[in-house]
Amino acid sequence: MKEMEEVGMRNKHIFHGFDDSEELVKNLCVKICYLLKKSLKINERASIAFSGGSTPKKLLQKMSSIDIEWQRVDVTLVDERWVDVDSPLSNEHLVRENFLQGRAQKANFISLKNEMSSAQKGVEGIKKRLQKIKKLDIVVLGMGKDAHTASFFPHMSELEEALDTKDLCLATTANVEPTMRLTLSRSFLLSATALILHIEGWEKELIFKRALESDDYKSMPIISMMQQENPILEVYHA
Ligand SMILES: O=C1O[C@H](COP(=O)(O)O)[C@@H](O)[C@H](O)[C@H]1O
Repeated sequence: MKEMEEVGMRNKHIFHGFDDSEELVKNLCVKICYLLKKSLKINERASIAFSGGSTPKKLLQKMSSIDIEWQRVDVTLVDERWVDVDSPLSNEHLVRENFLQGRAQKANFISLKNEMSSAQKGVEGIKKRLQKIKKLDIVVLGMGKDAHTASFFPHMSELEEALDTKDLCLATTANVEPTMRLTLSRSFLLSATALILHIEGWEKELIFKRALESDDYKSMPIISMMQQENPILEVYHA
């Protein structure tokens, strides 16, 4: 295993580099497991928010077999695409198929989707559900090749609101399909004790390196999660 650590340039981060996806998943799983167990020692419940998209599939599968007290863990998503939860495009679908199986099916999953016809109409109901989580222990972010993270998309009209609001979540509009989104707000994401960014492939590494040297968070919303020291962004890359 090659694990490389480097501490951030202009925007803040800690970088963990791995030779391949398997090594990354193994190490990230150990880290998440350690953090959840640590939280469960001092709190009644622990919490984690996973990302959707294609990258987290293997991580979710590995996490599902971890032996911890899942019945004491609240699990949610960083963001959701406002589509039917049975759709293969749904982030909840990904979590149900790959994580809420085996040992992890005992976890309490908090869905970011309800029966309302739009994310805009559904958002108040989702806020109420999320209030059960007092504070997030772990957030695992992803990043698209357009440098979006969660559902903070480049130049979207709700970007400033997503970055400034004290609300737990909001409806946003992606510039790719499916466009209707529900995302946790920056302030809720930054309430996490551990903030992790999981990215794979050389293209995303290049994009991340560009983000390190830039202040243009409107073009590269990932930057909005790299400007604080607490929690510092820990990047897992293979
Ligand atoms: O749309 C989304 O995309 C990002 C990145 O996904 P990936 O397929 O490039 O891994 C993801 O982090 C986010 O949760 C999701 O809604």
